[in-house]
Amino acid sequence: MGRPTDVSQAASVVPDGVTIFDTTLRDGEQSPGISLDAREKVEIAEQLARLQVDVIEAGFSAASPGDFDAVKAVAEIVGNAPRAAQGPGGSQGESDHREPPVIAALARAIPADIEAAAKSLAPARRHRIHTFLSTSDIHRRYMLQASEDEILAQAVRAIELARTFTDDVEFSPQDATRTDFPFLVDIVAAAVEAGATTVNIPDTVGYALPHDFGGWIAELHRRIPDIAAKDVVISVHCHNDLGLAVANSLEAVRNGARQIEVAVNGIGERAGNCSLEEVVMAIRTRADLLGVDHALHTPELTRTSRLVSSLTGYSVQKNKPVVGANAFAHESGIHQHGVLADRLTYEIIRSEDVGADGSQIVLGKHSGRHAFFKAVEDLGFELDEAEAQNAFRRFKDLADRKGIVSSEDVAAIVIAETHVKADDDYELVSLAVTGGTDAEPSATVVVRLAGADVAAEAGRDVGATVTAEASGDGMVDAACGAIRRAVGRDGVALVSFQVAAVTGGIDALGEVTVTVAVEDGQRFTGRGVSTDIVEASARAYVDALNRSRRLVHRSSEFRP
Ligand SMILES: CC(=O)SCCNC(=O)CCNC(=O)[C@H](O)C(C)(C)COP(=O)(O)OP(=O)(O)OC[C@H]1O[C@@H](n2cnc3c(N)ncnc32)[C@H](O)[C@@H]1OP(=O)(O)O
Ligand SMILES: CC(C)C(=O)C(=O)O
Ligand SMILES: [Mg+2]
Repeated sequence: MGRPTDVSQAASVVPDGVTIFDTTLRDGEQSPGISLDAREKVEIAEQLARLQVDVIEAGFSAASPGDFDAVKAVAEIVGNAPRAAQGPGGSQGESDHREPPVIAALARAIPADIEAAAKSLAPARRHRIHTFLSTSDIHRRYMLQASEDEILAQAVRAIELARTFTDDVEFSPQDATRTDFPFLVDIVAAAVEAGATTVNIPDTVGYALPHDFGGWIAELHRRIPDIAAKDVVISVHCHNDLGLAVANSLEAVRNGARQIEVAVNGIGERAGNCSLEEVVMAIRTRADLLGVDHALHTPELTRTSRLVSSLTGYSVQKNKPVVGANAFAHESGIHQHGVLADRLTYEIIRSEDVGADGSQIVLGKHSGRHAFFKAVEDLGFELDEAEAQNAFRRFKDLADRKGIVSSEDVAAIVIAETHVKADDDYELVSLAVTGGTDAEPSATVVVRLAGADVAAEAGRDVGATVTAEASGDGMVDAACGAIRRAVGRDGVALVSFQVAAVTGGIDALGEVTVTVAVEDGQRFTGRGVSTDIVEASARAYVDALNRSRRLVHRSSEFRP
């Protein structure tokens, strides 16, 4: 696998190595609302160095005194700190040290900008001046009022001036993909002739399509033999206006580009730049087809993404490839079944290769038995067949109402289910309540007579259901009244009632504990769990009644 090996001023690459040029601190910072101070830029640049990017574009030195200082700080601190070597794909390398990254700054094709860039970059051990000038008709006419000849001459002057400060000069014909191709060939050839060591082909407005763009990169190499003869690196800088920045960059690489300009989390002007994490993982994952590599230590990707997100205030969407919260999460039963057996069934990247937390099985309404019972087992529960069936049914009910079911929810479901013992006499089958500010609270319950004694007392078969209605002071009172009526135990009184949240959020599971006094004055406590507090109360009430019946069974067992 090829990696950048040249540690001289220019970040040149071996034939199958791709230089990763990170512009998070320059183009990324051009995203509306982002402004990073020197301290924040240094912090991100240090992380980019840990990630082993080859070039860090630290800013636009002529933009403001603050950006000048920030570029200088990055050049001084990160541009002089050797990086511990780390192997591709994440293995920690031997003890040798790599050169610091190349620090770059952007400059218009005018002396003042180039001089400011040179001055701010001077402290870095290796530095690059990146100068640019628009070449498309539309930019030339409306922004620069300059002819092709004038643009070409200005670009050459800028590159020659930049070369007086450093051997590492990059030139970008801005809006290259809307430039007349013959003129693009002329200006790239002139830039090479003037001493540019990297020529970047920016798709400034994200206009290119992969096949076409790749063809342009190949054609530039064909028409300008000096690119190869002088070891000039052709770079690409793709914007994402049509969502094609990564695809265009990869197609350019397939056609000979050997530098990709990227930004962490894909931030940048408008729809952003080519996303660093996506393109570097595409290169690693599909090395079989692309046949190139880069030097990035990818286990730092997630940390880098989070740092940039927190310092820029740009959050990462959940479904963002590689670094999004869902990148390794599975919610549907068929996928979960596969991933539990072998994660490669539904994952093409190993989560540890990008520093993520591992595959996540998220329980929800699309989950199946494999995932649910794995969660139950992980919590240390063992369920018999009947408990398992009932717990799974309750889980699906809860998932329908709640969306995501947490492991605390699973524990609550299982505890509630194992509470329904085989010797329970009553089972709450269903509950319906009505009420509101202007309606009297009322409840209808269906209770199954599961115990032989209670069924016989009621003159019914074991397992028969009884429906009863009642109204009350509130819905809980109405529900308890209806249960009393269904089981024929009017003498039972509610003594105390407590509610606690088992899980967090507006859709949390609530746990209700009730104490009832039965006909002879004895007290029994019952417990119920549900997202619906009235249902939890009804379950707790039935649980307390079952406990009172268990005592009856036990005392009759010990009767002499
Ligand atoms: C595609 C890209 O990302 S390009 C980089 C974009 N980044 C930025 O613009 C961020 C930093 N920019 C800034 O802080 C300011 O725009 C500055 C300091 C560079 C210039 O500010 P101002 O002098 O006030 O000019 P303003 O931004 O209004 O207009 C741009 C000027 O630069 C000229 N210009 C634009 N690109 C270039 C270039 N590559 N080379 C030379 N001149 C250029 C324009 O013609 C215009 O000149 P004019 O003032 O003579 O008409
Ligand atoms: C300065 C250049 C490389 C740029 O950001 C662009 O064209 O998008
Ligand atoms: Mg750009």
